[in-house]
Amino acid sequence: MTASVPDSDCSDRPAGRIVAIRGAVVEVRFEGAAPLINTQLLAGPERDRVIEVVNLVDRRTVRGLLLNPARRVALGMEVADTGGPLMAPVGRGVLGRMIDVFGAPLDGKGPLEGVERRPIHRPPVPLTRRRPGGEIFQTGIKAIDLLSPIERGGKAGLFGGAGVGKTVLITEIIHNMGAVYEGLSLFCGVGERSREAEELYREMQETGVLESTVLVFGQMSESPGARFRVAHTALTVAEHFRDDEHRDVMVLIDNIFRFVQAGAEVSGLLGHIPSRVGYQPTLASELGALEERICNTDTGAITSIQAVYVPADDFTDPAATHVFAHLSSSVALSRKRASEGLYPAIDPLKSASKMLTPGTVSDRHYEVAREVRRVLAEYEALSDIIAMLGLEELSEADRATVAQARRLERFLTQPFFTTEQFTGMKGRAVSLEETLEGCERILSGEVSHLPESAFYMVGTIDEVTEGEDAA
Ligand SMILES: Nc1ncnc2c1ncn2[C@@H]1O[C@H](COP(=O)(O)OP(=O)(O)OP(=O)(O)O)[C@@H](O)[C@H]1O
Repeated sequence: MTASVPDSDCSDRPAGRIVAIRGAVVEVRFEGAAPLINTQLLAGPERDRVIEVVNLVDRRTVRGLLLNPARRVALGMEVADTGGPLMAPVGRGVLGRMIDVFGAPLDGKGPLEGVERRPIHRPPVPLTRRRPGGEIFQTGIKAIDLLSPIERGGKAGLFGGAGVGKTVLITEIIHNMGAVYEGLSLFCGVGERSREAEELYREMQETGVLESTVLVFGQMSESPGARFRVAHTALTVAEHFRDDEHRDVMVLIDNIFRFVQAGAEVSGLLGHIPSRVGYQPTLASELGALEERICNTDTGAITSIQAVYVPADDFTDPAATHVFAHLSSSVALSRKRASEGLYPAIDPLKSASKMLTPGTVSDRHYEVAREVRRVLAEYEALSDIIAMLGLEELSEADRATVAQARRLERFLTQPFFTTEQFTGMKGRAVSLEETLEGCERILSGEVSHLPESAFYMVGTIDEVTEGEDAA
């Protein structure tokens, strides 16, 4: 970590001393009254060890979490009270920059200029200032726009186990967003691989979207405390753009599960008794305090897309279900589809969106989505019979349903721009209009004579029929 601690004036506050150390948890005794919870303390002769107060032991002693444990602390070391919480840099100076949980630059481009600092802990916006959404944010990805449309100013989750394509999907959304989205975007990397952060930064630089983006990272190499707080830093930056500059902000979080996991680690370090499946007893309140800050107000909207790692592909895992409760749209990625090469591996029957109701989306969109779901659900119901008895044993009507479903399934795959290097296929972004048209033509049986393979990894339905014309 580079010089990461902002200057703070601690001179007039009572100093304390470290009296106990247990891993990243330290106890500090002060000469006067103890500081409040969430206060930032700075330890060491250079005041470069950052400690956040997490609870009070007695009137003079606090227990805190060391956020940069790579820097060692020792018993008796002097600790200064900054009198306030951790601060994040906000303002135009952070645009195009990559920062860490303390707001220190990670991109080697020198110190941030033209920024102010704001506390990372803020209460959510009161209900009276919130504005309901109701508009769709198009991603150019067929399966998402059709079956689980994302709400502008809402929260969407991309759920999936290890390696089913969450990061690829989120990067593709960032790529497609460049063409249509006029607001700012903020990418928050929590507890994922550092390599991914580097790749994303380079890609943003190449596609020219870096100038309107802020990247905030607390990757897996960081301490639990830093991973736990990095999302708060990111949201503070986003809130400034929404509230003070009246801009729309897109917040992408990869991966919100790592936030929950970091919270569990912190809870363990503090000696709290774990709750269900070993998670922290405070899971719901920690997640709620963060998610509730993401909302639309009268000044601007924060739309958020969050990747959610699902441990062992178990969608009933408490972390996944608690995140799910906050979302307006959820995209479930399935390992079965990924193993069949049906990318993006979106499960059409498990993905849902509260936007997909008549009145919010067009009647045409609603009808097509319902029909696609019906056909795919019937295919799923028939899959056991097919596995046991074979396709030939099905009735004529069922066979037609299977044929239609398999074509729909393939049509909902799509080559991505961000995977061009390793798939060798040119990426496609497809508008909702074109997706609806394609599905309608498949459902009407107009293209049933074409082989299933013609529908695989294409953009619009015209590409399927073009192949026929050329043949
Ligand atoms: N749309 C796609 N097209 C082609 N291949 C894909 C696609 N999506 C994912 N893959 C393949 O799956 C691999 C894993 O994808 P990704 O890293 O996005 O998974 P993840 O769900 O984020 O995994 P983790 O939880 O381990 O971070 C990719 O490296 C790629 O080989």
